[in-house]
Amino acid sequence: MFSFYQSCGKFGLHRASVGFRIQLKVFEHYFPKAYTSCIFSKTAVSPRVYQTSHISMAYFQNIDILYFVSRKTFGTTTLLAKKKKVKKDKAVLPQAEAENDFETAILNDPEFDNLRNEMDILSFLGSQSGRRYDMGVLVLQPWIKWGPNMKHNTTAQRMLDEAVALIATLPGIRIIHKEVVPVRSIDGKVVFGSGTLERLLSLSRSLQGISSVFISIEMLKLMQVEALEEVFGMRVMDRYSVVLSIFRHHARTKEAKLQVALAELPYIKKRIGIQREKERMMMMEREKRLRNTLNAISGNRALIRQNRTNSDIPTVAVVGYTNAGKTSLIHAITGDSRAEGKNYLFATLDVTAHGGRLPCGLEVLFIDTVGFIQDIPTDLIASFKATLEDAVFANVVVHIQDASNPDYKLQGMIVEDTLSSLPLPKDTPIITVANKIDLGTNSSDIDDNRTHMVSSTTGQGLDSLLSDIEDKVLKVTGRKYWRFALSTGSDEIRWLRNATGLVYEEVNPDNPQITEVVAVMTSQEVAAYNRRFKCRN
Ligand SMILES: Nc1nc2c(ncn2[C@@H]2O[C@H](COP(=O)(O)OP(=O)(O)OP(=O)(O)O)[C@@H](O)[C@H]2O)c(=O)[nH]1
Ligand SMILES: [Mg+2]
Repeated sequence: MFSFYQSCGKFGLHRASVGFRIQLKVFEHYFPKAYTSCIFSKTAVSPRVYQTSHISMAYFQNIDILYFVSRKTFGTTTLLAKKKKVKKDKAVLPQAEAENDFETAILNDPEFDNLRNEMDILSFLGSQSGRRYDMGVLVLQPWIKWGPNMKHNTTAQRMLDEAVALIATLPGIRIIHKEVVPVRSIDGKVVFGSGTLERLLSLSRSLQGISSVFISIEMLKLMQVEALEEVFGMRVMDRYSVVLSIFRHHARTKEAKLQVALAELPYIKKRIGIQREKERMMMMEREKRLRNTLNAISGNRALIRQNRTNSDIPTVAVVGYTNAGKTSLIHAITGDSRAEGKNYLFATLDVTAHGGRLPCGLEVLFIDTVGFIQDIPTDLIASFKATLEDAVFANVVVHIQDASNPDYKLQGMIVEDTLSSLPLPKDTPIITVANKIDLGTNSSDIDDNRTHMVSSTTGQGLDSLLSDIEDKVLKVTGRKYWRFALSTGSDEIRWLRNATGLVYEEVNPDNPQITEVVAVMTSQEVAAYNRRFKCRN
């Protein structure tokens, strides 16, 4: 099974697509059942960074063959060369057919599917059956009125708004009624007081079309679910099941699907209780297989990361609360059409790398990551932590926040908490960004002395952000500016152009034999330059 990805760099789409289609015909001839997909994208970065980011992407998206076209390298040779490169990567990244089958078998296990469907009302939403569902939902946001468990950095209304945004992300959901319900604690057998429960029950009966209740707390206990389902006479969901379902729905790559499969196990385990021994054994076995497979993938990711490190391209990870604008910021900076912001929560579930340039001309990879959210169980977050490893290994982290969100401060704290639980090296610079300032800001909470105020939509503030990213990248990677006066058209200039970030290159107007060049170089690059050219002079 092959997937093809074709990119055309700065080169025209038309010529690229003609060449690509010819190649596809050849492949279709030899591999008639091969799956082929054709994705075009243009970029303004060099083939080196472009190809590195696409090789990472190919791995994350299970693409087997990358096809690059550029002015210099167009043609079959490129294809073969790239095939070899991918093959070489495959040699160190064992992804045998059998292993693929094994992963597919875990993901499509009918016995487990039945159990999931029985336990999780929303499980069908992630299915590939293409059936359309229509589910009328009553959304209830419990709000603890006082005591140590009361929330201080948000309001009941904002919590309700987030609960609505969460469930509305799922297809086929109609919100019939929503409200905040004050409670003393969320630990009671039926969560709400008896009078309140009676009122909610008659409300659910009087409003037409309600077929399930979403109680927006982290996770209901089994006895609470049973008691509430009995009272309402319909299925009851919590935040865990809703977020799980969103993840299931948005997972595209095999890794993301396996992570969701792992994340749903504790949820189902808690729901089946302790009596069903056979099912519990089946889940233990499944968990073991999932963990082994994910560990193997995680090893492969480390190798990909190693490849990126070897090619010495600095990385900048963009992290933040879900919907803050991570993907949009990367799109605004790199122009990469693969990074497209979407107005729903957890749009991005896969880590992807996108090539871009800093103002000094240095090429960097921007890493898009999975968003964070409050009040979801650690089990769910834990299964996605591996995905955040790329952030852990980045040279610089950009923490982006939604400046227009009234919960700006709380969302920032949740991201900081999650970041602090990752093994991020202490000296990794973290740049804070307040995005969406075109929508107005919640200025009292934003410390604009240490925060970049930007809009990924209008481009406002991006220049200053990029120059800060540049300062930090140069500092942590030990790069410095170097000024040269070299013979015009010389090998030295060509080498510097290819191997480093060239900031400036201009023929001296008084002496056209000489070109002034400014390059950004690491000490290793300076040493390589000296080895290559110093002895000649
Ligand atoms: N007005 C405005 N909207 C923005 C801006 N940046 C992003 N958005 C919108 O906010 C929504 C979310 O953007 P994304 O880039 O998908 O956010 P994300 O952080 O990647 O979200 P997840 O991947 O779901 O965690 C989209 O509808 C964007 O168009 C901005 O600067 N201004
Ligand atoms: Mg995103």
